[in-house]
Amino acid sequence: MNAREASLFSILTAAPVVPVLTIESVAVALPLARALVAGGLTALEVTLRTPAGLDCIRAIAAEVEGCDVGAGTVLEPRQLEAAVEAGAKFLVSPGASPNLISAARDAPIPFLPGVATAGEAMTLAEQGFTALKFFPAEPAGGTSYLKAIGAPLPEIKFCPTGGVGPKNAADYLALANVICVGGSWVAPADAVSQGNWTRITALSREAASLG
Ligand SMILES: O=C[C@H](O)COP(=O)(O)O
Ligand SMILES: CC(=O)C(=O)O
Repeated sequence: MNAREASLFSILTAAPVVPVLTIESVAVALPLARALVAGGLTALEVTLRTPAGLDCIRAIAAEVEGCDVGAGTVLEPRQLEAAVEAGAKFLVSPGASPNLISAARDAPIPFLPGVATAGEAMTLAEQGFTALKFFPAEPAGGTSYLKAIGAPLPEIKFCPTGGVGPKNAADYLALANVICVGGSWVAPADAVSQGNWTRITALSREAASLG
């Protein structure tokens, strides 16, 4: 395993759950990140689905101790470069195009590419990416699919995301080829809009205890 992959494994195995955060306003980025870190979740994926996403990454990277902030929904090399410049510690995508893979191979930070099939996983493993996001986990086949992939491909590890929550996270985490799970459930939109950081820390603590 190369140093970049080793750093990705270290970021992703520090806690069992990676919060997936789609943040509308940079004003909530810092209290939200601090609430999650206080509960024990330390790898935070901030998606680039909102105009504020990049500034949220920049703010969290600069101000919040004890966490690794990553950029999610990285779809093209231009976004990858912007995320690195903003201070992201890792990159996440829902799938992997040849252009994105090529840019990620030259990037200074690690990349967690999305896959939904054994063939996609094998293609990325050939290129040195051995921790992959299984997305969208539940619609793509859930725990039974991931378990079946693990039989012929035991070296490839996954972070299932998409439809993962308190009811099924432990089932995913019990699989030998799962190193963590991702999900938005630890930062519900209503709690974020109300500034209910206490609730988010409680959800984070429950999620952190799944490990
Ligand atoms: O990257 C991920 C998803 O949007 C998170 O999915 P979720 O809301 O089902 O947890
Ligand atoms: C869904 C996903 O993988 C992402 O937003 O990065």
